Amino acid sequence: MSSDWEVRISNSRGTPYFFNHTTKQSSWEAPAELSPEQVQALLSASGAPKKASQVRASHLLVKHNGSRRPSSWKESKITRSKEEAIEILRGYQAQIGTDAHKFSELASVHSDCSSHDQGGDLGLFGPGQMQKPFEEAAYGLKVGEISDVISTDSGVHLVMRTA
Ligand SMILES: Cn1nc(-c2ccccc2)cc1C(=O)N[C@H](Cc1nc2ccccc2[nH]1)C(=O)O
Repeated sequence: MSSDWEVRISNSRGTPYFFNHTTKQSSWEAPAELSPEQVQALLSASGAPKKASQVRASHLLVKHNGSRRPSSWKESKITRSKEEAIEILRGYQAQIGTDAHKFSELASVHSDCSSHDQGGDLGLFGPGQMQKPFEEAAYGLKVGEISDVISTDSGVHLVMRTA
């Protein structure tokens, strides 16, 4: 019965799992017999931390000669060093401050990501979809906040969380 299930927190992983106290079954995934509302109620009752399922973010990317794909809509062969890329990005960071409109304006002109033509907007994404440093930066921001310079295999970025 669905009422036999409870959520416990794994000691080793620190993450929630589902335990049936009648059958003694356990599962990392929510049992199919539970409705989304029942799953949410069990998770809330367990005190498991809520992670936003998806976030939306924009970014301004400056690639360098060590980038995974050292070319972009602007330059067919990007040869600047990572240090030079950071210096360039710091210049944009100083112009942007905390101004979201300025962020999108500069991203549309200067970002080496193909999302430049959307003002750097990447749309909604969930855990596991973006490179880890980018995901951690985006999830660590409040809506409207702009990150400091972060680095991924693609280059160096400023990230702005928008939802
Ligand atoms: C992840 N992604 N979304 C778009 C995108 C989204 C909306 C509209 C147009 C393009 C482009 C990309 C992408 O990977 N672009 C790469 C550069 C890049 N690398 C990233 C790593 C993390 C997040 C965004 C990133 N963008 C490229 O153009 O070489």
